[in-house]
Amino acid sequence: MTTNDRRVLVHPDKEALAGSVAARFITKIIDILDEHDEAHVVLTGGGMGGAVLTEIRTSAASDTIDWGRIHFWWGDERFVPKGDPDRNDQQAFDALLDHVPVDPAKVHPFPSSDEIASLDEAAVAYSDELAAAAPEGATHPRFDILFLGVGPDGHIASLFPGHPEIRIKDATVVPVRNSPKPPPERLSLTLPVIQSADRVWMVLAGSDKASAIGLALAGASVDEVPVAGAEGRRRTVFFVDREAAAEVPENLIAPSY
Ligand SMILES: O=C1O[C@H](COP(=O)(O)O)[C@@H](O)[C@H](O)[C@H]1O
Repeated sequence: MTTNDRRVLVHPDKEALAGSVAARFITKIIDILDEHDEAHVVLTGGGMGGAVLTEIRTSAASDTIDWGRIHFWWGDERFVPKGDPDRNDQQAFDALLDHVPVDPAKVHPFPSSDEIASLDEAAVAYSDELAAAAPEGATHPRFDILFLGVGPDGHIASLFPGHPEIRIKDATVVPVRNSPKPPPERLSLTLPVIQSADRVWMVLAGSDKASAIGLALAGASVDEVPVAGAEGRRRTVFFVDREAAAEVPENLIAPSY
């Protein structure tokens, strides 16, 4: 069912969840590329983010995607050197992007700590890159699908509960210092940019995520539970496994997927 247009789709376990999200991505991106010359997809880090990308790569239907017409962006990044296994982009390269015929000019990783002087400059550089790909008058592209992982504390991208970045509305990208989850220095899209995406797809598994999604759907404040503010313009979906769904009210769970 839906809650403020937010759908909750429950899957038996992590493997079924990753496979289902991958299949939906392939179907949806083909539809989007039927309608538009290019698509813009925002990737996430986290355990399920990588699992979904691996499932996309290993799907037989992966060959049916015109990869060279898709722009890939990231919702957040850890400000560490290029190639560091802590980087969300490295996970995506390993799981998918190094294995499919993407157009390198359309892959947009955040700057790494070894290629730019400071975290602040990195935030400005990524804002500029977003602006360069934006339609006239906009600050960033129209994102067709924006993936998000969700931390046990309810964080999305690198917007953490009680931290000032979750309230920033006048920027597309923020530098994040003192992240409660290591590494401490990060870069993140802001909440208004996340909310401007056509589709926000959250993928979360495990009992440690149950309270975050339960609180978000119960109307917790965005400041305390950032995932409560994660909504897309057209569609907002929580793809979850049974353990993560433990605190979702029964009447909000879609009967099948
Ligand atoms: O630090 C991060 O954490 C979240 C969630 O990660 P998970 O392993 O608990 O699923 C992730 O979405 C985000 O992109 C990342 O930088």
